[in-house]
Amino acid sequence: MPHRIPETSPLPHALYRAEQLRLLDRAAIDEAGIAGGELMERAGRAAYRLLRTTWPRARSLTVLCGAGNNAGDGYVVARRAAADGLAVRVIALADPDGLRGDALAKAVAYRDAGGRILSDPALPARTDVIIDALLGIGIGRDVEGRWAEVIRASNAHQAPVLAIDVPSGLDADTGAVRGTAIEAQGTTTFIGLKPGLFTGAGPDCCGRIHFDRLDVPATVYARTVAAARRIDWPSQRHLLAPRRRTAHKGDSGHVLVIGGAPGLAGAARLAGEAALRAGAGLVTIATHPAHASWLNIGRPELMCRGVETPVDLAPLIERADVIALGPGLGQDAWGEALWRAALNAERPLVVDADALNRLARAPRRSDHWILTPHPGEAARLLGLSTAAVQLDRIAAARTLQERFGGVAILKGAGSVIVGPSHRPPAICSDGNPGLASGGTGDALTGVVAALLAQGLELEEAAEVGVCLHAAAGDAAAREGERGLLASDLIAALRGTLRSVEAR
Ligand SMILES: NC(=O)C1=CN([C@@H]2O[C@H](COP(=O)(O)OP(=O)(O)OC[C@H]3O[C@@H](n4cnc5c(N)ncnc54)[C@H](O)[C@@H]3O)[C@@H](O)[C@H]2O)[C@@H](O)CC1
Ligand SMILES: [K+]
Repeated sequence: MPHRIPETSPLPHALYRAEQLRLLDRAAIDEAGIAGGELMERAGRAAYRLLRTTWPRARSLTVLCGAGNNAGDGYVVARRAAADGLAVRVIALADPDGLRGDALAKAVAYRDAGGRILSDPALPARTDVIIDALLGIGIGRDVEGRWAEVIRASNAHQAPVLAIDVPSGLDADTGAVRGTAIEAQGTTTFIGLKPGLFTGAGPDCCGRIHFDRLDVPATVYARTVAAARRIDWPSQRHLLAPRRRTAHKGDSGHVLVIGGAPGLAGAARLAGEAALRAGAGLVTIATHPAHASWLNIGRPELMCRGVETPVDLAPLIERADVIALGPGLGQDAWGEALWRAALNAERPLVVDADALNRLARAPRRSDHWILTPHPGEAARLLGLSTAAVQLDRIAAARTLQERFGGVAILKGAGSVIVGPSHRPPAICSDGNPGLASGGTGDALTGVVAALLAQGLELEEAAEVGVCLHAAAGDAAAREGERGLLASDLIAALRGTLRSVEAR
């Protein structure tokens, strides 16, 4: 049975919080004159159509309905499916007679058409598809009891799950799992995209995302500033200009990577190589003398200098346009001295890895750096647990930016970028789990540094860099996610960048 949710036309970029979506719903009803029941009918119809195109041979359907308007969408799906002759089982975790407004009307319409509503939460052993209409943007507390059991049973069931609007249990604003959440094969989401679909646990819960605006006119959106922006490589690459025919290496900047304590040389090498592949004109690695003589073997385009002390570093800083500080810097005195020297250099900095750990111990602010923590490093910087960071990644990135200045990139699925401008936070929707391997973070540091060196502003370099890195990871993952190495991603940067030249 084909079970790929078809791609929608490119997903929009605006991301709205639940409270904003309620206002948009309201405006669609009051200003655009679309009755609430009609919106719900459109939502259910869109979900049902997606179900039929994705699983055309499905004959039986289990629809899980909750207590709010999300359930209303589910009752529309159930009614339409039953009318088409599918065997429909509706499991209602909330008494349908206790529903209100449009949702009640849709439950009644389903029942009036001869549909049965069961209160026994046990899922049938055999069903072709499960529709999740338990909770949408109205989740108000953690899921527990029977609700949690049904969600767990759905996740364990062999049948695919199509989530309506938001996978139940997922917080649409943050991407946090509220107790337990549906892990769907696909999510069809309405009126506006939500940040929580793209970050935190969102990518695990949503499966493929399908968007339907329900024909709400553009005027309805005009007054609402999105809470966050979904970014991807196709929407970012225009910020990189094709090279002039007369370009020389000096035009593309000189990146200095500082890192590579004994045993950690690979991190600096990966950052340096990524900087080259992301188009830096020149890359020098300032590293521990123990391995400076062999660090560029196989990549002679990299310049390598052994540095013992900050005195050795000074002339290298002098020649650099941008510093990538931290890959493999280590925790000992050697790294400490270089860290201090780099902080005093008047150059834009990309700060990663051990440099972030030093920053956590001795906090300070700068307007000239991009911090690239993963959730563990962010937790140390913020004095929180990693779990707390992951519960609200957008808030964590925002706090990092406020506290440390510059631009914060919170890495991990759905990387979040917050800069000093008043633009809404950006969330990158490219990338794949193949990126979860050692060295890909070093590669990001190199990519972002290379973009700074090529003249992008701090915030642009962070956003373009995250998307370029993720898209290169996606290109590399076409040969498989598991076993994808940072080197594979680095090799794919050049092909990904070709789309800039092809314009
Ligand atoms: N006109 C509209 O407002 C439209 C709404 N739509 C749908 O309506 C949804 C939003 O509807 P609602 O605001 O009614 O919210 P939901 O349907 O998401 O859920 C709210 C209900 O669930 C209960 N609840 C919250 N957390 C719970 C938990 N952890 N365990 C058990 N019960 C819990 C609440 O008490 C409330 O009764 C959207 O996600 C979308 O699916 C669509 O039909 C499009 C139009
Ligand atoms: K749902």
